[in-house]
Amino acid sequence: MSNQNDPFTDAQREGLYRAIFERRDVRSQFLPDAIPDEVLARILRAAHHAPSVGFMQPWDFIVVDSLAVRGQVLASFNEENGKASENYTGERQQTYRTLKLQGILESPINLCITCDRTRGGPHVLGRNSIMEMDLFSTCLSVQNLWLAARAEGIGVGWVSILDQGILSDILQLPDHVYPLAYLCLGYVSEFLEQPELQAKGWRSRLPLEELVHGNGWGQPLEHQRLASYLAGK
Ligand SMILES: Cc1cc2c(cc1C)N(C[C@H](O)[C@H](O)[C@H](O)COP(=O)(O)O)c1[nH]c(=O)[nH]c(=O)c1N2
Repeated sequence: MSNQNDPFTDAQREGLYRAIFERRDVRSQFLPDAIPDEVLARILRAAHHAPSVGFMQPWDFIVVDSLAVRGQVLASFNEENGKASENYTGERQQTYRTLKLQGILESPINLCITCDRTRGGPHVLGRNSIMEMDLFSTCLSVQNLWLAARAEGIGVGWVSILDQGILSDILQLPDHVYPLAYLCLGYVSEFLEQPELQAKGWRSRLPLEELVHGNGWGQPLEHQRLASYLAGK
């Protein structure tokens, strides 16, 4: 009999790490197959079980399946993506323009996770000094959803190349509700082994050992064994 305080079994732990390491941002590999409601409910429940400041639970989930609504969101993406491509020149710009950065219509469902900045009233425990804590909490709900979806074989793609005001208007959000994450969800033909941006030569994963510091920014890590584990030795 397993006790709820026991560590996970090897298989359970492997499952969790598998979801973490094999989660991908998906844009190009969506299949049109519908996500069954019970599966969608499971991953939304996972999102709802994220930690949140003062148990604020500032999130709402807007399930967008209307092609007309998605078409409006895509129009905002196209507008913003055109502007974004002007940030680069030459070969880098050419590469940028070949990147597929959204799957708004190819995925069977889009989901906007919002953050209600007023939920819980003016004094939320833990949010008295740093007011962005509600936004950070909502990001954790996105990550819970992303990992649960991966375990269900469902890909998620985050589309942030959007005008927030236009997105809020399209989704009829009240002023106090912030459109934190616009996501595309669907079964996939494959989960890529590495981030698509890495596979396309845009940017690579940084070495972890260069990102772990000791007692202050840029200070060497005194834990030698930890340093060598981080370096994969
Ligand atoms: C807040 C935020 C916003 C975005 C993203 C992610 C996050 C966290 N990503 C996905 C991003 O490119 C991707 O996570 C990294 O390239 C790493 O790849 P994997 O997620 O590990 O596959 C993303 N991808 C994309 O194609 N269009 C986009 O607008 C965005 N926006």
